[in-house]
Amino acid sequence: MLTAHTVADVRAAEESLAAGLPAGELMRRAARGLADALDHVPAGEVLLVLVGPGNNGGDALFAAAHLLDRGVRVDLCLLDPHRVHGDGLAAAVLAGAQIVDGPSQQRHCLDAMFGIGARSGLVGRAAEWSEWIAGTRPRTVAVDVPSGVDVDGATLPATAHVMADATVTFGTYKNCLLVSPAAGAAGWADTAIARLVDIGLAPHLPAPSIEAIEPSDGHLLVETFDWLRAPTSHKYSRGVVGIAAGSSQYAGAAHLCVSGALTGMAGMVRFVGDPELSRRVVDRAPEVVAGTGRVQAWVVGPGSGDDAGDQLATALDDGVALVVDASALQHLPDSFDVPVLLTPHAGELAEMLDVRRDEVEAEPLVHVAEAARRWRCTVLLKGSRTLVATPGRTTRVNLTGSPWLGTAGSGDVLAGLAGSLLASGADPHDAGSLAAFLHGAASVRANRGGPVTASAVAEALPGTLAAFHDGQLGDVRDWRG
Ligand SMILES: NC(=O)C1=CN([C@@H]2O[C@H](COP(=O)(O)OP(=O)(O)OC[C@H]3O[C@@H](n4cnc5c(N)ncnc54)[C@H](OP(=O)(O)O)[C@@H]3O)[C@@H](O)[C@H]2O)[C@@H](O)CC1
Ligand SMILES: Nc1ncnc2c1ncn2[C@@H]1O[C@H](COP(=O)(O)OP(=O)(O)O)[C@@H](O)[C@H]1O
Repeated sequence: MLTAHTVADVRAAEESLAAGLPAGELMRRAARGLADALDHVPAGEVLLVLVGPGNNGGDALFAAAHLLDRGVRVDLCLLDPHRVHGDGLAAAVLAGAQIVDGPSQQRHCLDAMFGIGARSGLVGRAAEWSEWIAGTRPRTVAVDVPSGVDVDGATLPATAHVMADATVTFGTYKNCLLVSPAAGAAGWADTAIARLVDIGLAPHLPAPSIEAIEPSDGHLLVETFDWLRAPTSHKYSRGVVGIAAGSSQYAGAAHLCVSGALTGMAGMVRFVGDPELSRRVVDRAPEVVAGTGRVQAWVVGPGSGDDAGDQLATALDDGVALVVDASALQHLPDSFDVPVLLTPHAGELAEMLDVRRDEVEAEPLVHVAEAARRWRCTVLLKGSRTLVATPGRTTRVNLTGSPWLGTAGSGDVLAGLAGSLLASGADPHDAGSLAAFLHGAASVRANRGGPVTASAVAEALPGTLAAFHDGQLGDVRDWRG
């Protein structure tokens, strides 16, 4: 798992680590790692360093000294010449850095104005410099976090903030580097995820504030699904998922939801719907069993019509786990006594919470947690960085996929896949986060760097599952759009 921690936890861990090290050692490690990560700046090129008043500026100044030794030329802009890391400035100037009044034509920039000591929002010269970056577009690397974003809340301020091309962070990820909308300011260049410099912090860190499944986490499958270790497993021990989806208006949703469920882990897929739709589903997918019967989990809502409320009530009567999606989300009871995974997008979550969609998009962490608390269940908020929140569990963010996944019907595939994982033995938190991970990964494998259809995502799921299981998934993030 890739993990992020809050500012308070990072500070406490740094204090504990620093207590056993010579003075200044942590900053030396951070600066060395930062300089190594700036290998795209060639010798002879000018790097503009925007230097803030705290240790974030200090990291950059010591890194600048390393870069000068490598032949890079360095211009320093000091936010406040009276408040600057003294030893760092001395090291950079001794190595040959020039102090300049403000940015001009530099093509490479290091944003070291503020790190985890930042308050959200830039004003004055810091705001002007962030506007220079936005207007001039030098290749900009942020140090630890992009200056001006809300580090723990992962929100963007109404006032200015830096938009970086990439971020180099220290010790552990911070929430703002993984979660939208702040993650967008940390940069999409290269791998889209900030580069992490190991400064020896890990043994001093507590439980994370955010976590993300990684391609190397295939062991989760065996840990989550007991039957994978049992050669004697059969279709009923693998679980049956029931699908109540589609309508005359959205017949395709039934097919797509079923295709997501079929390529998942369940031993059998049941479809419940009107006779004509059931016939068409079975025509396309002969392994589907139509009609009511015993299931281990239900998926209710994708493409459902006016009967979404009745379908949900019927599924709830069954007393098994369920995934509630799309129009069924508007018929939720006050609480559940079965394991439940709700899968809204921002617009649906806004309606559930009676707020505006832009409020959910501005503060997704707050809203997904509020819904999880209110319904005391797992809520998967779909988006470019899908979130999965459950009371008492660490919130997960999904880092696989690409913007091409935002295509009609892909949510129906996701709901079916999540239902099959739920039926097959995962709890809603694992089912939701594994489904989002596999769904995103399948979209990249289906057509890396290009468009995908929801059907193509479903078709890529079995191969994706196998590769994940075998530790062969590789890079399944594609944020170039
Ligand atoms: N601790 C360690 O051992 C290690 C730490 N490391 C590095 O240290 C960084 C944290 O350093 P830091 O604590 O000095 O805070 P930093 O982010 O540089 O700035 C705080 C200053 O900025 C000011 N300020 C903030 N926001 C503002 C705003 N919006 N607009 C205007 N001013 C604003 C704030 O002002 P004040 O609130 O005091 O008024 C304060 O003066 C961390 O991110 C990492 O890079 C690494 O070396 C590894 C070892
Ligand atoms: N910009 C994006 N980047 C990555 N994934 C995205 C993006 N936009 C949407 N998605 C994903 O695409 C899917 C869309 O689901 P949904 O909105 O329910 O669509 P539909 O109702 O058409 O099936 C979700 O899994 C969501 O996380």
